[in-house]
Amino acid sequence: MHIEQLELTHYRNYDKLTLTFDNNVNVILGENAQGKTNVMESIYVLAMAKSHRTSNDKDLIQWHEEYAKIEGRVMKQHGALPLELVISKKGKKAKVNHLEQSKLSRYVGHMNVVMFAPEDLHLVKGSPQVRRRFIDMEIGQVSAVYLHDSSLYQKILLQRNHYLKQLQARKQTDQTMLEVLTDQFVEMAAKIVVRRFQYLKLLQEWAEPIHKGISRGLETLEVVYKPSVQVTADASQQEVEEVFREKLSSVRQREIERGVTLAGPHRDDLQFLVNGHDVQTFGSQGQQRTTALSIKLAEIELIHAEIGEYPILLLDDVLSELDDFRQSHLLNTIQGKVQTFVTTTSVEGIDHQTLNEATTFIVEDGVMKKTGGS
Ligand SMILES: Nc1ncnc2c1ncn2[C@@H]1O[C@H](COP(=O)(O)OP(=O)(O)OP(=O)(O)O)[C@@H](O)[C@H]1O
Repeated sequence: MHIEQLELTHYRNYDKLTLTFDNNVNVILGENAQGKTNVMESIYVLAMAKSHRTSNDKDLIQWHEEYAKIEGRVMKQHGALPLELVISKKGKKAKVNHLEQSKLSRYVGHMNVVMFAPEDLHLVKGSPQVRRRFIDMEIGQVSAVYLHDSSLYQKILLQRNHYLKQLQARKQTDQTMLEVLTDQFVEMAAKIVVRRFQYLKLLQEWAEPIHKGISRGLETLEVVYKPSVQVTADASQQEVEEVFREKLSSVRQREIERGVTLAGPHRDDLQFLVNGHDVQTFGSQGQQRTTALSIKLAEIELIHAEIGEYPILLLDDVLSELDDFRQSHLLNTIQGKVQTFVTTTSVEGIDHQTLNEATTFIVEDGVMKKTGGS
């Protein structure tokens, strides 16, 4: 798939912007703080209905304005698909093919993107929260059911924590309600764990040969899912539910004392092993970069395998962070099959035929113009 046209209204530092893009590679050039990342972010938000760099939607609205609008025309195998997202202080409204969607989980998934930015190195180096967010966003792109389940899980988790706090403060003494909430919690938690196992197994299958290629056959990458309870990758939904039930009953007293839920997908983590060693602790900078790159390239293939089309790739300020070999590997892999957006302050040091043939845009203080290419 590719995005043919993008229109922004009151989005960050863009008052009004209309752009048409190349199906292959688009390079966005500009000095610092001119609006390169803002354009990439708007494409990401159009796909995911969420920003990759802020959880506060209001940040996306141009200062002193009431709303921000992103419109895009996405070309897919079966034809053109207009998408529209309006962000206001009251919330978000999303349209697919001019029809308003009652839930955002019905909207996400019509356009698929993979973003690779310097902060993606945090996927390996950062906190478990970063990795959980990554898993949720990626599965959510290909599964509306997962998006729905995980938002329901968050709601039940909040309710359960709220009730535990009331028990802790002795505002409540009856534990029947806690039983009811625990039953609902266990069912959703198990659904999420089973789906995460399935997804991460596939991710591992794609990432392993890619990593081997980038490391010139020297390294083996393993993606290991670390759920908060002891379950095996092939456990059924019922088995996982059983394990959660036992775990929560064994920690119930502690949960009441602390006023929080002590097990569940909100406490999961992911581990990346290179040649059997945790790359977060033992990996060199280079190995951490290769791991992040392999995971991103695997995501592209995984989305293609799941939905039958390649996603759009957003490379925000990241090419210059990679050495020549990794740059070439990345650009050779995507060449001709993945619509790609690249932002950079300078094309110096990025010498690849793909970029020489790209359409180039220059951005200066919220004004963006096409300068070259098709
Ligand atoms: N809500 C907003 N309204 C208006 N301007 C905003 C808003 N949010 C951010 N900006 C402006 O957008 C600019 C930053 O743009 P962006 O993050 O796209 O920079 P960039 O070109 O990617 O720079 P760098 O190369 O440093 O990453 C800043 O000048 C900032 O003040």
